[in-house]
Amino acid sequence: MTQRLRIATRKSPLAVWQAEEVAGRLKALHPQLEIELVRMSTRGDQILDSPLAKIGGKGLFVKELEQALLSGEADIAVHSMKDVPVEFPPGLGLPVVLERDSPFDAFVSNRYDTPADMPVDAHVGSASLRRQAQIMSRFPRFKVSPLRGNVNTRLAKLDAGEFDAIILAASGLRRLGLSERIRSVLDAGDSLPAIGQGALGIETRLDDSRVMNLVAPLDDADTHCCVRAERALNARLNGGCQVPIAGYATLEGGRLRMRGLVGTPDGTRIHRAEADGPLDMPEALGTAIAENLLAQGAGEILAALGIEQQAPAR
Ligand SMILES: NCc1[nH]cc(CCC(=O)O)c1CC(=O)O
Repeated sequence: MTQRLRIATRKSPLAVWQAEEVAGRLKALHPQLEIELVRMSTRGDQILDSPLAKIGGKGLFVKELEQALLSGEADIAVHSMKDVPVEFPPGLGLPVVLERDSPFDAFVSNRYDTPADMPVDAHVGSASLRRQAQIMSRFPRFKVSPLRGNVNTRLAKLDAGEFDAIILAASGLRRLGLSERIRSVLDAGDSLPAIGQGALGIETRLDDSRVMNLVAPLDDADTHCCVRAERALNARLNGGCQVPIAGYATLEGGRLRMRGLVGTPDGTRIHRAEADGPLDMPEALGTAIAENLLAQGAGEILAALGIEQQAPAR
């Protein structure tokens, strides 16, 4: 009997590329598998006129896909890990994290090679409070304005002259064949990435062992471990991708090393923490980074943005 697998995906070109990438890898592993893409629109795709931070709510880009899994309209959902909330609806889980692409942010401009080359009052487009906080902390006189829409829409606004530069994920540009638009890559010191940035994940029904077995070989244990540490930071801070929180873990010499950051959107306050820990306790490392940031006062920044905090553990 031929086996079928339906992949739920958002309709944006980047999301479709990502779903097709997973489909291609599954097809290579299971040549007999018939794979179908189920293209869906999410609330995050529909509401384009207000900043994401204002719309609020986590999982703006994943909820409809999760509903399709629960109703049986699709078997797996492919997500950018950056967009996936730390908690899943009952019955769903994320057993697979694929090998990470570049986790870094890219500086994109038609006139300048780096942020430092721009005039002191340059105009930058980004809807990410995380990117805004970090660039404003280095260049306090820059003006940052919201910029939403899919990657091509954002590039079109740059090309129309609305901004001197914009900041996008390097991985998204590469996936769309737009690497030549990257003027420079912002390293972890200049723009610490979002939790999960550059990694793809596969969400499934936890009780569907047929599907679980089909997708399991796509998991990359190293990336999965790093992303677990990063997501523990978000879990402890009650954050999502719409808040000025950054977290990036790597494997170094058989240990996990992680950096975290919380900042005010205007960049006047930035708290940083860095630590390492054993590979078998990634969540403990992410939680420790979160506690360190809270002890520095990060809770105040998040509370001012409407993100409630539990008291720091003693
Ligand atoms: N918030 C949208 C989004 N979600 C994931 C990516 C990039 C791909 C990735 O992080 O894997 C992007 C675009 C961007 O931030 O420029």
